[in-house]
Amino acid sequence: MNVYTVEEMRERDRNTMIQHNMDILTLVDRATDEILDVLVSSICPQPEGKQFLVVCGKGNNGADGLSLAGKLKNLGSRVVAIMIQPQEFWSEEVRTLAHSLGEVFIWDEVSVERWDEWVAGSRYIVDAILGTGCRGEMEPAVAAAIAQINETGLPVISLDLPSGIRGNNGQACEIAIKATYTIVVDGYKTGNLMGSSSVYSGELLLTKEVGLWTSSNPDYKKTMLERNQQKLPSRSKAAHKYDFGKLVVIGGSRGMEGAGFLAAMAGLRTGCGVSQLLSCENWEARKMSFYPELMVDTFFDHQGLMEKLKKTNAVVFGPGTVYVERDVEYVQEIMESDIPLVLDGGAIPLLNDLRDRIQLSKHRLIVTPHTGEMARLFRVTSRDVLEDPVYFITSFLESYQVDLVMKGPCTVIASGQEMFFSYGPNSGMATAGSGDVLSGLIGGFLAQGCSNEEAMKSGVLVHQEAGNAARKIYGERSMTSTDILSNIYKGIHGLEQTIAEDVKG
Ligand SMILES: NC(=O)C1=CN([C@@H]2O[C@H](COP(=O)(O)OP(=O)(O)OC[C@H]3O[C@@H](n4cnc5c(N)ncnc54)[C@H](O)[C@@H]3O)[C@@H](O)[C@H]2O)[C@@H](O)CC1
Ligand SMILES: Nc1ncnc2c1ncn2[C@@H]1O[C@H](COP(=O)(O)OP(=O)(O)O)[C@@H](O)[C@H]1O
Ligand SMILES: [K+]
Repeated sequence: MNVYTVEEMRERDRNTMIQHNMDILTLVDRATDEILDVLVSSICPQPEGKQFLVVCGKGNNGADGLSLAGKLKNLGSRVVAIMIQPQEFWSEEVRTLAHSLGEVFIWDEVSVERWDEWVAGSRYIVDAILGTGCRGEMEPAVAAAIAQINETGLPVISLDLPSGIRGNNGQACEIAIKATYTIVVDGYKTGNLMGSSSVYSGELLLTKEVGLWTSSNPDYKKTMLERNQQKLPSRSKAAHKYDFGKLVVIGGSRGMEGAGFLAAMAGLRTGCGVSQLLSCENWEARKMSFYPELMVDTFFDHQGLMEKLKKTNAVVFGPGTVYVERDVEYVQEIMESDIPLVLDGGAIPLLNDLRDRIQLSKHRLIVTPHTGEMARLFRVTSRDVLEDPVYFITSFLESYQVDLVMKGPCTVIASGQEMFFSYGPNSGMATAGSGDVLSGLIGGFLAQGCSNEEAMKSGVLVHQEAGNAARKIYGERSMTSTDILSNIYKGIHGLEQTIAEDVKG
């Protein structure tokens, strides 16, 4: 499943029209065939006799609304179509579709009584006011319509994007539609997945492809992260623990010991043979270990560190550390020793000091910032990153030449010329230590010999599914990182099951 920016969508529309000699009305017609298909198969199996209140804007999103209204009418639904803007502002396509629909009302001319009567008689509202074309300040008439729709309490079906959500970053305007379903046309827009889109979109439903031109060589290929693309490291029944690799987590400084333990334990739960927590502070680590299956130790200098990293297959540096300049040399040394390395938490700011040394590493580094950590590296604010996430992801790849896992409600894995989007909003994951579990998972897969890409993908998928399982038991409010940790097995089962089904099927 592909993901596109608004600019890429426009390019697709334009090239489809030029290369396939198609006009907008044909594109809209194809899109609404597929929208209707989703509506009937996933939302309203029997639309006959039911009333739909379809509220449309003057652009192509509105054209989608009017075209869908016509098709619902043909199926025997009752349709009330309302245009927000008066006729003189309508596009040519909107004009044609409105004409063939027959009766179309104008927002400003609708009395309160009439609106209330329509709302009372309708089963659904279709929101076709704004799609990817939403920009700038909200026009007052549009804002008023959105507020009124949100107040009705009826299920709202948004076409492509909830009106008022920006197509590239998912940020909400001053006001935006609170949809029950969003039917996304021919590929997710980055704005369907990022920012606060998850607060407004309701259930995301994707149409089949509508036959738009697609670049065979985009700058960055963007797709959804899918379970069935994954394979897990193989296991022999006759194996020795070192056959499954040793992970070392360097972290857990005084006062943040738990972060180190969570990461090391998450690594072990992926199936790696040995996991050790190393701290560069002289604390009584051994006495503190919450988990008897972990090895725990300290080191005080380079020699001590490299001695302890013998027979190590992957290192996660940073869960529960704070930035200390001295760590640059430790990280450098690990990079030069060719051990696959994940930089997380307190080690992320070291990247700016390591920039010239990154080429020394045989393995590409994996770095796992949340948007705040990413912003600090670029000396901008989190808000800047959220405003244009795709730009910052590509800048990150180009500036640092590393592999990236940018964490958030939609986590983005970026490597080389590809990005994989993992959309799984769950406020229960926004809890202390949840990121430490993720970096431990990635480290655990790396220690078993997975490539960076496999380790990042499996780590993110298992983390999300473990979080969903923890949510089922404890709910989003009460779940903690320990609960994510203890549900990792469900995430792993999920992947194993998908792989088994793929092999069978
Ligand atoms: N590939 C497809 O399947 C196609 C889908 N289309 C649909 O068309 C949408 C994009 O169409 P458009 O580019 O015409 O854009 P929209 O229909 O989303 O909105 C553009 C119109 O809204 C106005 N507008 C923009 N920001 C506003 C604001 N803040 N307040 C009030 N009015 C505002 C603009 O002046 C413009 O007239 C897509 O989201 C999709 O729904 C079309 O692109 C046709 C092809
Ligand atoms: N609202 C959310 N929905 C889904 N996942 C989330 C959400 N908020 C945070 N996460 C996930 O939880 C983890 C939090 O990581 P991080 O911020 O580093 O936490 P910590 O530093 O406490 O370990 C990341 O994997 C992120 O993707
Ligand atoms: K919309």
